[in-house]
Amino acid sequence: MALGTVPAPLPPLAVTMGDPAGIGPEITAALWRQTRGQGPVFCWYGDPALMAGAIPTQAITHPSQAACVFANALPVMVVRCPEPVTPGTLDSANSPAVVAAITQATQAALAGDVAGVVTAPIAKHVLKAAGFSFPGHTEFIASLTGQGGEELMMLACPPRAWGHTPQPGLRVVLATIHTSLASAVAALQGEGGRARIMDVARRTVAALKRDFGLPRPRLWVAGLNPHAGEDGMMGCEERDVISPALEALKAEGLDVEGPMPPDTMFTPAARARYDAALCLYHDQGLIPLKTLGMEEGVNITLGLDVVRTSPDHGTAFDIARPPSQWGSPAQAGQRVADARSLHQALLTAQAIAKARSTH
Ligand SMILES: NC(=O)C1=CN([C@@H]2O[C@H](COP(=O)(O)OP(=O)(O)OC[C@H]3O[C@@H](n4cnc5c(N)ncnc54)[C@H](O)[C@@H]3O)[C@@H](O)[C@H]2O)C=CC1
Ligand SMILES: NCC(=O)COP(=O)(O)O
Repeated sequence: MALGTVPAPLPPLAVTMGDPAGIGPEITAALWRQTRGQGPVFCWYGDPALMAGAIPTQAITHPSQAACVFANALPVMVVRCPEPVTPGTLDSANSPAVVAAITQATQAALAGDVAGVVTAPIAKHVLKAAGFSFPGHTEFIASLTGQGGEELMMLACPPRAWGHTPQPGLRVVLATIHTSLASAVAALQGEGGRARIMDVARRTVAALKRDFGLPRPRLWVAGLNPHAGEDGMMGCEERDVISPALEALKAEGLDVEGPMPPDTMFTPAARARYDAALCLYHDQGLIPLKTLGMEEGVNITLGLDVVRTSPDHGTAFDIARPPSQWGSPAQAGQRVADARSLHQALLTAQAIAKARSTH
């Protein structure tokens, strides 16, 4: 950006409906109540009938209309569900609308009409039953953008106090995503495994610079086996695949360390020493992340031209309830939907969009 130029204001963000029978509509209504005064402004791609009686909505025909509406009503880019929705009851008949909401929001992001896409949770098996062939948003949105294969899944939770002691947050990035443990291990063998780790590390470092303003990101790479293989005694991937990949990355000038024993690399003392943990399979990264901070965890798709975030949790069908009950205090022993993770996802999308707009 030239000196003295004022950055153009960002367009609104888009929030998608997610599974209409999950907690997505309830936490979106809570998000709007929380942000209507101070923003960030967003428009919702979904069915206004899902909000009936809970919050005011106003249909819009273009995201640019959202800002004028936002203080008084939730601006809605209308995507209707073909069948009535019962909270907590799974129904693949509404899957085409779920997919349409994601598609339209992503197209709006590609056109520059929204600054980023924040997705409410979908139930992958419900969409699959309706013929959806992607494992999740991450791969689907990558495909919509024409960047299939370039996507990276990162999850982040902020620093927090543990008792009176402040503790570092955590960012995890995954070398394999929605695949069985057996196929994740298979993908980490030999030359292919080495290339995968190097590619994910390079792209993570580039994304941490571009989206988070970290000038020299520090990456710790997890081992695959107990004790990071203990010199081949408990597995050979560390010696044969991960270490050679890390040596090559160091030679390129990247600040990478590992392979780290996975059972100790998430302690507070360890977390203070890196900016992101490169984990080799889904649960190696997501178990520590959700244990540490599921309430405020954010899922971020790195590596794409569009900004995309989501809460770190799923559809929570077990606690989904009708709009007439939203906002009522929890009864003894009742668990109710918590919108903090969605709020963090909105703020994170805004921060990334701002960072990208200043490049
Ligand atoms: N980004 C996405 O679209 C994601 C979708 N999912 C999908 O969600 C579905 C359900 O997955 P589960 O493994 O049951 O995970 P889940 O996150 O939906 O639920 C796990 C537990 O956490 C609770 N919970 C989740 N979010 C909560 C919130 N905001 N406030 C209060 N309690 C909350 C639920 O009530 C449940 O007891 C699956 O079909 C999965 O594919 C899961 C993760 C992310
Ligand atoms: N476990 C994370 C998850 O399932 C999120 O997937 P995605 O829909 O964001 O690709």
